[in-house]
Amino acid sequence: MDLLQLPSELLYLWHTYRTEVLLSAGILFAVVRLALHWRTRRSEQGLTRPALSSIEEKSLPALIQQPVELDQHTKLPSPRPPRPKIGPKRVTGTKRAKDISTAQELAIDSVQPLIFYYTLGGTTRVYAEHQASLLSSTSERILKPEVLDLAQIDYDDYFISPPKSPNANTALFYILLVPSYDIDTELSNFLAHLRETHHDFRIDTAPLAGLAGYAVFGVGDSREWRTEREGYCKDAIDVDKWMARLTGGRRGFPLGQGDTGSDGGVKKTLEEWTKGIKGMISGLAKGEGLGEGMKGSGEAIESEDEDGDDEAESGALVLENGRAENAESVRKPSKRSQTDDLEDLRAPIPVDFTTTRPSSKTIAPPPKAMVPVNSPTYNSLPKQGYTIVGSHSGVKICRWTKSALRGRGSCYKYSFYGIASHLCMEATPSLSCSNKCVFCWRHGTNPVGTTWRWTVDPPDLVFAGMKEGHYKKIKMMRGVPGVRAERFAEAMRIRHCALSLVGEPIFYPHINELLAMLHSERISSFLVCNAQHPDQLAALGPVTQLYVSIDASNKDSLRRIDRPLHRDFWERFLRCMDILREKRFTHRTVFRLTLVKGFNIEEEAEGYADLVARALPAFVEVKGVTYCGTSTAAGAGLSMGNVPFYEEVQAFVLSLEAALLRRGLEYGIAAEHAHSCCVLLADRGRFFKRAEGDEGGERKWHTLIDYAAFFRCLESGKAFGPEDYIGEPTPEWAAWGRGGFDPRDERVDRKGRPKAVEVVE
Ligand SMILES: Cc1cc2nc3c(=O)[nH]c(=O)nc-3n(C[C@H](O)[C@H](O)[C@H](O)COP(=O)(O)O)c2cc1C
Ligand code: SF4
Repeated sequence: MDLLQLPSELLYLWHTYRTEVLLSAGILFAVVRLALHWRTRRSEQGLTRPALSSIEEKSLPALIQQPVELDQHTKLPSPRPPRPKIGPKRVTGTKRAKDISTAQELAIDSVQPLIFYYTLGGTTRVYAEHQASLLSSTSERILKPEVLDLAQIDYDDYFISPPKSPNANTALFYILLVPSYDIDTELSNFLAHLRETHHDFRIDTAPLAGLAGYAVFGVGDSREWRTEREGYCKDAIDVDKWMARLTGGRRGFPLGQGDTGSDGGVKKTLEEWTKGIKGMISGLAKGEGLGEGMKGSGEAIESEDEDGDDEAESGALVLENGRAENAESVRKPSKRSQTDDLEDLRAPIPVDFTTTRPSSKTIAPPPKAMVPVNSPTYNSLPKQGYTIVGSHSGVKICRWTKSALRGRGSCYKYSFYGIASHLCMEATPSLSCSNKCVFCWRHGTNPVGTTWRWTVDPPDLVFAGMKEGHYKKIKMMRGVPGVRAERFAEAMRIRHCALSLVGEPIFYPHINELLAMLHSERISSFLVCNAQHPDQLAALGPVTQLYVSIDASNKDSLRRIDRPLHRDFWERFLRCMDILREKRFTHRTVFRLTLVKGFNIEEEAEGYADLVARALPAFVEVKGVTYCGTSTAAGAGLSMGNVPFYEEVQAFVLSLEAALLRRGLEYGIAAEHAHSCCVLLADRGRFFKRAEGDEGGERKWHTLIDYAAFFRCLESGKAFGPEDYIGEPTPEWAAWGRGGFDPRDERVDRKGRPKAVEVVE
């Protein structure tokens, strides 16, 4: 083909394929246009957020919630309206406890610190007060700290829900100063309360989430408890964990630990720690909240992480005080994945019916000695003059025994009941008690507990050990100047046993056998119990005289003064009153009132009269407290100022007698022993009488005991009552107003110089 033919050829091709060409060009144009349009849109969209997938959406709040430092002039950007979500709503994560909301935190303008402490020896109270003074001077936003003794407060007022703060914008911050003890103390009770509250299905899982926060400082001794595994600061660690759960993780500051065994001592560490607390509380008072993201600073999930112990609790290795032994060996099961959703939850929850994990009830820890050899208690008791018998009993000779050996007078029991002190053994079969009375001489180190869970020594071992210990101490008096030979010889035959030394004798599971052993050797018995063990009281067999300590006339006062371990202490106390009323025909029952000025005297006579009306004891012994001058007493807030003068005791007794008369109860003042600051009221109908066979004679008080008659009654095997062994009339010198000192003895002052017998008119 030559070149002249090309145009006609092209024309021919055009006419043949023009339709296809035009169509293809149109399609190509459309494709290019579309491509250009799409590219433009994409570049525009790159400047804004892409539409969210449901997964991406979940991570976004975390970004948005990053704390932003704002000054007051900064305007918050108005939030973008939420995009409608596509697809089913997926719920993940765990339920958050109700807590102080961020809005509330911002509204806080002041913080009220509450410093809780517990103490046996008194030192932690001093630290608490010191810390309060360190926090006091800070700023207007931090209110004056309140210092609260855990042994004095009602846990329900503070640890089920927070108390009301002084005003709406004031938040409460709890600081807990917690020493540790390897014995049962009220702290065990407090820990049990926290644990029970956490597990109580009627109470929110985080009932204390309304607090601004909390912090715990532990006090321990690393010389003896070297590591946390060995028990160093263990009680504080437990308190911290429970508080994390109860507050939904509002730990404001890490657990502090003060070591009494370290060079700098506890004070220095506490001061450092308090500096940190101060800064943190200041932040709270400015509405800064606890902050986020810092370990231990506020997310409830953190305390969930600590729930491993719950598993240990339900496992086999739980001790009665709620602590898990060897908790590491009890692993928690793996948690549900954080991505579990509601749909997953519709499936039946798999339950392993084959589980063989024994419950805490099936494997109890083996019982331990109440006072283990080389424990602090074991080491401290002999220093206080006690002889430890076996693993839970003790004996000690009292100052009146020594005094009587030297002819310098016996105690009030001689004046009231005819017991010569040099013939008396003072002992206890249980050094443990369920109270922690402010005036107790136990120096704060003796074990306490609500139930007997120690090894039990047989009664014959206890009895033999008591006698041996007593005689050994009497023999040591042999060379003491002034000891009268005839009294020393008499003292080598025990005639009476006062089961009242320390602890709670009725707690001993073989108390009836022990009493029977005493009686079989013609040793009379006085038993003093604390009105906390009604079942044991009801089951108690014969005893020459049965005492119940009545340390207060009402619930609040009893809590304050006896600091009982039982939560139902008042119900137990009242039940004991009713049991005593029933026993009044079989036992010589006595109320022992120990008066402590500022605690249980003022305006309580009416309350005591009501209790007498309820129990109808044969006698009411009223005694002023003896100040033992220990740090425990000081720790409990007791000083010489709390010891009433004898005139005050006398005035109280008169008002009690009047209150009883107003109730139609004929009790009268039968005897006194001014030297012991002690006065005896007795039931006039039973013990103010004429001498046997002297129908026309004068009525007299008959408070002495006919011990021979008591043993005759016992040995007869027949039922008998207090009226069957009433002794001679109460001596004249012991009558009201005569002082109660036997004129045959020599009265001396503290330095042994002769002293005139005072007669109190
Ligand atoms: C009977 C007794 C038991 C103790 N047990 C422990 C213990 O298990 N772990 C510990 O770290 N410290 C223990 N300690 C040391 C006390 O926690 C420490 O001395 C504390 O300062 C006592 O405080 P307080 O004087 O306020 O009672 C114990 C002390 C005593 C007297
Ligand atoms: S009754 Fe008590 S105070 Fe009196 S001598 Fe006996 S142990 Fe001592």
